[in-house]
Amino acid sequence: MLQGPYDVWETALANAQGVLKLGETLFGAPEEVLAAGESWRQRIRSMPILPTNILMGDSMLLRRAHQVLAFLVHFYVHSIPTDSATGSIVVPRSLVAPLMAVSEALEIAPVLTYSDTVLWNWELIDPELPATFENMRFGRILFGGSDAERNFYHGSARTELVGVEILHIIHEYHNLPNVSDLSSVRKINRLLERLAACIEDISSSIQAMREEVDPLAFYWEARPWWNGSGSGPDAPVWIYEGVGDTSKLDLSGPSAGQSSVMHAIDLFLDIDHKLQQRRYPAPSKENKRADHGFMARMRRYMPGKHRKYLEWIAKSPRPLRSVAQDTPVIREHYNAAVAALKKLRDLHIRVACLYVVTMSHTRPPPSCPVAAVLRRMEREAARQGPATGTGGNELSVLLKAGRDATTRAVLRAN
Ligand code: HEM
Repeated sequence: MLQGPYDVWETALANAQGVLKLGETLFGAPEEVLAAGESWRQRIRSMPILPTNILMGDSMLLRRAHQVLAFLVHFYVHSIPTDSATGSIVVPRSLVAPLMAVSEALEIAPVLTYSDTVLWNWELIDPELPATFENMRFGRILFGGSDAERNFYHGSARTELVGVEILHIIHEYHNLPNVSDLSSVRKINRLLERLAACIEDISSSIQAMREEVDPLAFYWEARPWWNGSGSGPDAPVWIYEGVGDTSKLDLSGPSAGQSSVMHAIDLFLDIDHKLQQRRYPAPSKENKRADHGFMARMRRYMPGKHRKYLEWIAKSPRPLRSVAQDTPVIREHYNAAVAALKKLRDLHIRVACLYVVTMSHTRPPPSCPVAAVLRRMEREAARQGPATGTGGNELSVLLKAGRDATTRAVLRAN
């Protein structure tokens, strides 16, 4: 927790969940609910602009400041009753100025990110015991606080912990004395078997989320809080008060596409999301019209240190795929790891389509106020075009392009 002058941020956050509701559910809400929300937002607007120099140099404080401020920004924007939200929403300077400063220090986007909702969003159940998955409580900060929201963070974190083993694998590979003698080749094959097992573990985790995260609550109650600026054709654009040109900022909100673990696997196996290599089978028409910059853009939502690690893998002096290409006994193990990743992406497409595309054709759950339900359904019905993901990309085209780019990494005999 931040202390001293920053208590004012922590207090605003502590009050937010009890007071604020999603703006799109507020149509026809009682006057006192609307007034309580407006009074919370008024207090945010009149907060002092706090200097951040005391936080600089302490990465734990910087992370907490980013997390608290980014949650406050999303609480602020998404609690505004939809009827009063016009084409743009001004995010007040009291949040923007310190958020910009801490984001610059962490080299991360000035908006809610996967780091805020998952990587940094836990606490120890028993502080005396070590940080094992069993001793960690996820979803320390929540928006609506539904089980779907908490379990989504929890399930995503489970996949991140598999990342520890993946980091070891990448490290061990780069520490091998060479990639050609028999002993090293055997080790590479064992590393690739371990990598395939890790990827299967991530698949099992995603599969388990099907049981743990209720799709209706995910779509209607949790996901709207995560939306960033201009997240759909009729969604308002955010203006960061005091920042010259907000449209130049990365403000699309959190996505598991920002998971450094998934990017590390992709880079280690050399998955060509940007379609820069000539590989087989050639990209389909749909693949070609996907957003090829998505994964690269998502890296800007990671802390700078994660991004630098990924850049290091990308510049590996011994690129694994080339090594496998040149060494037939490694090729089969490399292909098995790629096949596991392709399977993961197949499963992920099914899950993401169920949670987003299918749910976009459903009615909100009974917990939503009736009037608000009708309003939102009218809007959904009026909306044209396919379901979109973070930043407004066309969801199924994007995810299938990622899956097909994975398939194209498979090596064939020379
Ligand atoms: C209920 C579970 C999940 C749902 C509904 C879901 C949904 C989505 C959606 C809608 C996208 C499109 C981009 C966006 O909107 O941000 C996406 C992308 C992505 N998600 Fe998930 N996701 C889930 C779980 C996970 C987990 C646990 C991971 C692993 C950390 C993950 C990794 C990714 C990655 C890496 C992308 C970028 C596209 C790709 O690599 O294929 N997702 N997800």
